[in-house]
Amino acid sequence: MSIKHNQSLSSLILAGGKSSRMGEDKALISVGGMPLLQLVCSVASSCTDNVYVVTPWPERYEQLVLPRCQFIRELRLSPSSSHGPLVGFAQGLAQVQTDWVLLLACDLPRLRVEVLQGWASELNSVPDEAIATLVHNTKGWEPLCGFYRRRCLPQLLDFVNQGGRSFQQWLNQHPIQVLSLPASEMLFNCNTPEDLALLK
Ligand SMILES: Nc1nc2c(ncn2[C@@H]2O[C@H](COP(=O)(O)OP(=O)(O)OP(=O)(O)O)[C@@H](O)[C@H]2O)c(=O)[nH]1
Ligand SMILES: [Mg+2]
Repeated sequence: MSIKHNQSLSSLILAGGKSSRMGEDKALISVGGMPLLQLVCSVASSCTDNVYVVTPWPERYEQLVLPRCQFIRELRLSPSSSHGPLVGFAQGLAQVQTDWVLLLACDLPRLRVEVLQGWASELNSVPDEAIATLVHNTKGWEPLCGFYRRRCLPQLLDFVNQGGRSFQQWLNQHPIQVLSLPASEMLFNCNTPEDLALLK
């Protein structure tokens, strides 16, 4: 397999959610014999040189096989307080050195490397004013499988520091370039035991 890495792109994978609908940590659930987080990390490392997992509990994932992946330990006010994916993303983005970041949730079992690589190869043609390039669906943006410019960090921190927690609200304040999704099942989100059963 030829590996096409984009030098100006890193990946951030969010793995700090409550998994309350699943009832157990989704990142560790096995799909096709591989824990979900490991699967998503392996897809990400087929697309970018640097892969970072943003989580408040890196020790929980130390036993996973995550070659070339590094942890970014997320800080929280208290161990049990979850502040949501937008704050996790902000903390991760602050550590990244590349112009672009591929942001991924850890609960996407049907990601397709060739689609992500195709999108990554088009980043040069995204208009300068766009802070991100994302898929748009009937409910709004798909924030957890798409590309963001590192330069949007100050705007993101302003929003978060004013108490903002919603990706949709934040994204609606800025120009975003639309990504076209060739296969909608690629964004299948595994949130519940019923979702998991659909995969088997
Ligand atoms: N690092 C980090 N990731 C988060 C946080 N909240 C959610 N995520 C991640 O964001 C992605 C989407 O999360 P959801 O599926 O919406 O929610 P969840 O909190 O994991 O699960 P539910 O409790 O069932 O809503 C997953 O990869 C989560 O691990 C957070 O506070 N920090
Ligand atoms: Mg989800």
